[in-house]
Amino acid sequence: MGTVVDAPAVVAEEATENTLGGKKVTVVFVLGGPGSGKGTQCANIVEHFGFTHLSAGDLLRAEIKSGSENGTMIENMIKEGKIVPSEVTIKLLQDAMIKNENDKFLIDGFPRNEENRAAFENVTKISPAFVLFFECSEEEMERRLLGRNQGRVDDNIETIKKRFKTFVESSLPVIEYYSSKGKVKKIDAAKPIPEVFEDVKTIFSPYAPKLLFGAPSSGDHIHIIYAYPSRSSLFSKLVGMWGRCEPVSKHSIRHASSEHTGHWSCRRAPARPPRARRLNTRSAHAHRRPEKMTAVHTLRPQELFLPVEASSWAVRSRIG
Ligand SMILES: Nc1ncnc2c1ncn2[C@@H]1O[C@H](COP(=O)(O)OP(=O)(O)O)[C@@H](O)[C@H]1O
Ligand SMILES: Nc1ccn([C@H]2C[C@H](O)[C@@H](COP(=O)(O)OP(=O)(O)O)O2)c(=O)n1
Repeated sequence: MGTVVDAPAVVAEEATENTLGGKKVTVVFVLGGPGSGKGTQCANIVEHFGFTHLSAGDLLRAEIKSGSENGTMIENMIKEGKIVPSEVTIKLLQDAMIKNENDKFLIDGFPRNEENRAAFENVTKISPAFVLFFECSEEEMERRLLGRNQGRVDDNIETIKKRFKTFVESSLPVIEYYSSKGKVKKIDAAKPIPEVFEDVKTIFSPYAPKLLFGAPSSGDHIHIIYAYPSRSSLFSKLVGMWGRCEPVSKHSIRHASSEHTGHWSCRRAPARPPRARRLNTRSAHAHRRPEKMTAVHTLRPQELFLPVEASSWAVRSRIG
């Protein structure tokens, strides 16, 4: 286990209700020095916990590419390792959150200074559920950044040194601010990627997908009631288990706990026809079309509340 400090076992939901564009949102700020592994771990969190990853740096780089009027100013600031004015970054983050259907966001690389933090809270009225802080030595971060090979204008030794200075002078006070509010969960980010993710998983466990009920309804079908994170991650688990499978019906339902849940049936897809047969479109289509679902498991109310962690896939043995 890495050092996870100030981290209560269970994430307390914020006292304030964060709403944006009419939806209730959960925001986690992901902070750490340049190269500490924020983006790498955010990708894992997205896959396992159904968050949407918004990287402030990626949004700013996209803004440069789009040829926006602010592009040159942003590019110059990034090359100098400086922090772009808050209103620019906040607008990009806010627009991205409103446009996205999800209501759980990882905001990576923001807030990077006190001005970012205060302006975000003033403009959006959102306060983070917690702050995930990746701690890593400068030597290790420098080594990673020089090996990142993404063609970034700021991954050169001169700019890296400036970014480290900006991080210490401007970003660490933000961590201290949230630390004083008991919101910082610190991760030892110097370890190898899978080990860091083990620690991250512990922190995100309250957001783990829950398969509330899953059982075979007939030979090739599974009937599932699930809670977060998302249909797609559950679906990819099933694809992993069955090779190929496809949904045959899905409906959103609201659970008694008011957690978003979905009700989803899927079936094992027929094997892909051999190439020669696929040339005959009619027969190939007939082969691929899902058969009508014959029997759907009838759920009894108590079954709805069978808690099975999807991540452990304890249900696997019951899927036949
Ligand atoms: N725990 C780790 N150990 C070794 N290399 C890592 C680790 N985490 C990330 N990396 C690598 O370091 C580089 C920087 O990681 P990245 O996630 O882009 O950092 P950040 O988003 O914090 O700038 C990438 O090339 C990534 O593959
Ligand atoms: N809130 C933010 C986030 C990033 N930036 C700018 C300044 C940063 O040095 C660059 C790159 O940030 P990014 O988070 O992509 O990358 P690193 O964590 O530095 O590796 O973008 C900013 O000005 N304001």
